[in-house]
Parts: sequence; structure tokens; C-alpha cells
Amino acid sequence: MHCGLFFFLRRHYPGRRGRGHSGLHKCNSRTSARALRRHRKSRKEGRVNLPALRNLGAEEMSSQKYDCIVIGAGIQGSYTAYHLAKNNRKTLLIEQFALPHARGSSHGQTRIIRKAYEEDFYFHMMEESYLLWSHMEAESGVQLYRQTGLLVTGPEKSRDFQGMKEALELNRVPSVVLAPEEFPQHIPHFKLGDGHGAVVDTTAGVLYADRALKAVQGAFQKLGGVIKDGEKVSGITPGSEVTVTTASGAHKAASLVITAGPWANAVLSHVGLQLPLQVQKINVCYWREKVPGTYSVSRRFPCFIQLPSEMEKTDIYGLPSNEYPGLMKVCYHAGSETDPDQRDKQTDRGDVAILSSYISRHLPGLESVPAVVESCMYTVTPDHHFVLDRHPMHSNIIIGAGFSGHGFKFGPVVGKVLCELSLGRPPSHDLSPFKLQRFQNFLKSTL
Ligand SMILES: Cc1cc2nc3c(=O)[nH]c(=O)nc-3n(C[C@H](O)[C@H](O)[C@H](O)COP(=O)(O)OP(=O)(O)OC[C@H]3O[C@@H](n4cnc5c(N)ncnc54)[C@H](O)[C@@H]3O)c2cc1C
Ligand SMILES: O=C(O)[C@@H]1CCCCN1
Repeated sequence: MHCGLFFFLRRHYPGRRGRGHSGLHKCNSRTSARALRRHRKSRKEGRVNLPALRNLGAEEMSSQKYDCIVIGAGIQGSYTAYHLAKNNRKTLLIEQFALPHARGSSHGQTRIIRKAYEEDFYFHMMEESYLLWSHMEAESGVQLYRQTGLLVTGPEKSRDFQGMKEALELNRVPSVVLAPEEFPQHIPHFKLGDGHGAVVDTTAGVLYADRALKAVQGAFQKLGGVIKDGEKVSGITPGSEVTVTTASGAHKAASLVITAGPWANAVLSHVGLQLPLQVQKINVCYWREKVPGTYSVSRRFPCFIQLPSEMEKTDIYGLPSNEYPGLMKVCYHAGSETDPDQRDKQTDRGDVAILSSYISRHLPGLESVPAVVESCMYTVTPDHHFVLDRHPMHSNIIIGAGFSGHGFKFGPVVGKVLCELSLGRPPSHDLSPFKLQRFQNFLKSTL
């Protein structure tokens, strides 16, 4: 994949000089007293004086001081905010869109959860994540996970397949290797590729994503956390106290966590940082079952990941039919580059053609034309690993980004470690694979 992107640090922040900001946080007491008088007068006269109201908002908000502000109420930001509140920190979660919304990466009904990872660090994080998801189920009283198992299939001799099989074994993940002759009786209506191996991670399943996001945000609010949605962050002034500016005013906190998903670089530009991230629009395709129920969750059809092969160079994955009756989700694990604010202008459907061909060959019980196509976005790093780190120059600014199309299942643990970084505590997982430092080769100074 080509990432013509870069990472740079700026020594000076325009915000420090008061440029590039609305200047609202600089509003002094005399101007705000005047604004207050103007506003009261207008109210008496039945007029709505918008500039006065805006100034008033700024004054009120700048007096609100938080322990931590989290930018972005996707799964990572919401879980971070939840952990902060659980640690008795006065926390503000800011979201640019009115919640719930479908314009980032965390919407939609389902995601895969699995322990099947080649890398040990992900496996260890997933062990804790499962536990924390079950705590959230108990806390919210909502079912968030359904076990279905996950079929991993691909060229038997490929490094990817062997790596996955060995990792499952090494980490003692309950799993079953299926020989080609016994495969159809275990997983009917799925044609295994010639020379392809099959292994099932039986711990895997489906996370109910929309429900999960709502549950986490609800739990955060129950702990006293504040969510301000429909408020886009337009400026950040770093310092021992960080000021975050939105159209309605300025918010201050001792620390800041940035979890802005596809908008990570837009938000990070306010703190002089650009990461090598590529935003991709994903066509989320649902395919109609010829006989309703063939691939349904209630018949215990598993999720699957088809590893790259001669025919398909990128992973293809599927989830049993569940959210839309009679439709099974099967998608391509890559998309075309997009600007997150112009997502719907990206209309490339090359992946749909690849999926149609795959479905005709491997999933004969599905019609090979998609019945529903929705949109979602990946924010992809060059190595497909996450970014979980501190800002190199401002240790009270924490960054969670680049979840590369596989971050949802990690939400509870990502939130926990971002919270730990923000509190200055040692993180409970090895974060060395997620350091900004690894992008040094992309480093470009603007000086
Ligand atoms: C089609 C698809 C399938 C996937 N499948 C899986 C899967 O099976 N399993 C899995 O584990 N993961 C999966 N993922 C990945 C997973 O969904 C993402 O990694 C995860 O949702 C990323 O969450 P996030 O919080 O980083 O980003 P987001 O959900 O995008 O949240 C970022 C938020 O920040 C807000 N924001 C941005 N800029 C500002 C600003 N200036 N001011 C205020 N708010 C702002 C945005 O509006 C957004 O709400 C999939 C993703 C997609 C798209
Ligand atoms: O995170 C996951 O488990 C899946 C794997 C397939 C591609 C989409 N994400």
C-alpha cells in the first residue's frame, strides 16, 4: 500500500501566539462583563444577540476546568474517557458530530472479536480485553458479545497461515484445525480453496458495536463524565494546562487525549504533529442468502478471515448473517484513500468486484451481487499497528490513532492504557510496538 504521508514536528505552535484560534479563551473579565450586560439587555428586549451569547459561552466554559479532555467519541475515546472517570478524574469527552453518528469508524452493528493474532502483544491485550468487555456487559446489563468462533483460512503453506496456526497453539487459544475432508461437515456452505488450510479460534465471535459504544458512553456518564457532542475541536494550546477550543468556547484540562480516528492528523496539526496515516473508505457489503438462514448466527455459522492468496491479495472477511435478516456481511480488508470530510465522494467499487468473484467461488449460498453497501473508514499506519503514545514534546498530550481496521475489539484495553499514560502511570501492556518513534523515517522537519 502506498502511504505518501509523513510525520513532522513543528517547534512553534501558531496557537501559542494566539493565531489560528478563535481567541475566546483570551476574553478578559471586562469584555465578558460587557458581553453579559449586552446579553441581559437583549434578553429583556426579546432579541437574541448571537455574538454576545458566544462570548458568554466562552466565559462560562473557560471557568470549567477538567482533569482530562478526550477528543473523539469513537470506541477508543469513549473507553478512555470511561477509564478516566472510573479513576475519579473529572473528564470531558468532546465529539464533533451529534451522537450517535455513522461518519467515523466505530458505527455499524457488528465487529469481529478474536484472540487469533500472530503477534503476542495483541494476544495479551486481547486476553484482558475479553475480560473488560464482560465487565462492561455486567455494568451496562447489555449483551455485547456473541461467541461464534472464527474460521481462519488461507494457503496452507503460506507464512500468514502457518504463523496464525502456530500462534494459536503457542498461546493455547482454544482452537480446532480442520482437515479438508472433515471441513464440510463442520462448516457447510463454505468451499475451502484448493490447498487451503483451516483453523477455528473458538473463543472468537461478534461484538455488537453500536450497542457497545452506547453502553460505554452511558457508563462514562453514569460515573459523572461529561459528553459534549456536536462540538468540533478547532484549536489546541499545549502547556501544563491544555486549552481546547471549539466553536462554543474553550475548555481547559491538565491533560488531553486525542482519539480522533480518521481525523487524527487534522486534530494533531494543532499540536504540530503529522503521522503517516492513510484514511481509506471501506465498502461494507451485505450479501443475500439464497436460502434465508444458511449463514445465520443462530445456526452457529462462524466469522471468517480469508488470508491473502494468489487470487485475492488482501484479506477478505465475513460475519454470520445477523443484523439484517437474510444478509451476510462479507468485506474486503482495504479500501481507496479518502478525505474523511469527503468520504461519500470516494465511489471506487473495485473491491466489490473482487468480493463478488470470491463469493461465487467460496460462498455458494449467497447471491453474488451485494444487497446493501454501507460506508466506514479505516485509518491505516504503514505497519498496520496502532499508535499509543505521548506527544514527543508535550507529555500531557496522549495519542491513540491508526487502528488500521482492527481496533474495535481492543477498545477496553486501548482505553485503559491511554488512561494510564494520561495519569502518568506505567501502562499495563507493552506499548513498544505502538510508539511514534517507529515512524522516524517519515520524519520531516518544517524548520
Ligand atoms: C468496515 C470496518 C470493519 C471493521 N471491522 C473490525 C472488526 O471486525 N474488529 C475490530 O476489532 N475492528 C474492526 N474495525 C476497526 C474499528 O472499527 C476501528 O479501529 C475503531 O472503530 C476505531 O475507533 P476510533 O475511536 O479510533 O475512531 P472513530 O470511531 O472514528 O472515532 C473518532 C471520533 O473522533 C471524532 N472527531 C474527529 N475530529 C474531531 C474534532 N476535531 N473534534 C471533535 N471530535 C472529533 C470523530 O467524529 C469520531 O467520532 C473495522 C472498521 C471498519 C471501518
Ligand atoms: O479486526 C478484525 O478482527 C477484522 C479482521 C478482518 C478485517 C477487519 N477487521
